[in-house]
Amino acid sequence: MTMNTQPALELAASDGRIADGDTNTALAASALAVRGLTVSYGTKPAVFSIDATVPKASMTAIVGPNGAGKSTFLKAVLGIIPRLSGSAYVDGKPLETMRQAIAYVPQRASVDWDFPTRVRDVVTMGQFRGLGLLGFIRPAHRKKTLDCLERVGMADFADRQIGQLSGGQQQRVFLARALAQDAGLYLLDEPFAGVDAATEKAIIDVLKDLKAEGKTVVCVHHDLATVTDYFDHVLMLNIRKIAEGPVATTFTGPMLQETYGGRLATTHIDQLKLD
Ligand SMILES: Nc1ncnc2c1ncn2[C@@H]1O[C@H](COP(=O)(O)OP(=O)(O)OP(=O)(O)O)[C@@H](O)[C@H]1O
Repeated sequence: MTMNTQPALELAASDGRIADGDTNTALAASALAVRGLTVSYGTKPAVFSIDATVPKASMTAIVGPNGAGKSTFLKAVLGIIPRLSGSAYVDGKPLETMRQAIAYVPQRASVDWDFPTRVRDVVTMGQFRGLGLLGFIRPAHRKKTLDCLERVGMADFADRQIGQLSGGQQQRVFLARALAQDAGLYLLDEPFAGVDAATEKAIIDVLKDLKAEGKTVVCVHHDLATVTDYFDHVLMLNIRKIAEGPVATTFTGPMLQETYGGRLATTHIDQLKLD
């Protein structure tokens, strides 16, 4: 486990350069490395000076209370929102040069589901990275789309309009779209939010398969009860990084209390049955 040793918020944010001792070899050993990430929507930082290192072929949970900056962290890592400072590396290379290696599943609530498009088109676009090349779809693309939908149990819905899906079905389709991208690194923002137990099981099975294939999975995750079962690595955030490391040694009662500002009931932590 690494404890946060960042300075207080008042101090200047790191400029995101590779830290001392942070060799190219060390960066290349990780699937995702974030250095000195600070984001501000106004004068107050939403995430401050975060260093994080996601091991290859890991399942990493990002946990923290509402408003801790978890979604902001993911979006700023991807460059969807501007960083005040900081850098991100994928397999040791600047993230900006590695976009083909990343699949991102945004929060379901942030997507316009009224957009008139079919399930199969959403997934097929994953293969073209939104380049609008639907005219060039070949049988191999169609087959891959159906394979990905099959993997998430949604093949029967291929011709449905996306606006006619339930929340859990929408989440599965977005996961199928990510699968179609053939990425090495999957970043998912609350993939289990508002889904039923069957969909949750379907999604976690696919994510565990990805890990078994050597892919890396990072999820913003709210359900503390499933962290030890689903994930092997954890990043605990509350604007600043509180801790990161293997779940077994990092996801502890004291670290949870620090992450949640002492607002978790002791009984709640006891129920997690942590070592
Ligand atoms: N577009 C925005 N403009 C201004 N403030 C924002 C914006 N998006 C998020 N914030 C603020 O930044 C902070 C972090 O938000 P963020 O959504 O990243 O948190 P989160 O940890 O993902 O929260 P939750 O668990 O509720 O989804 C919050 O205080 C939020 O109100």
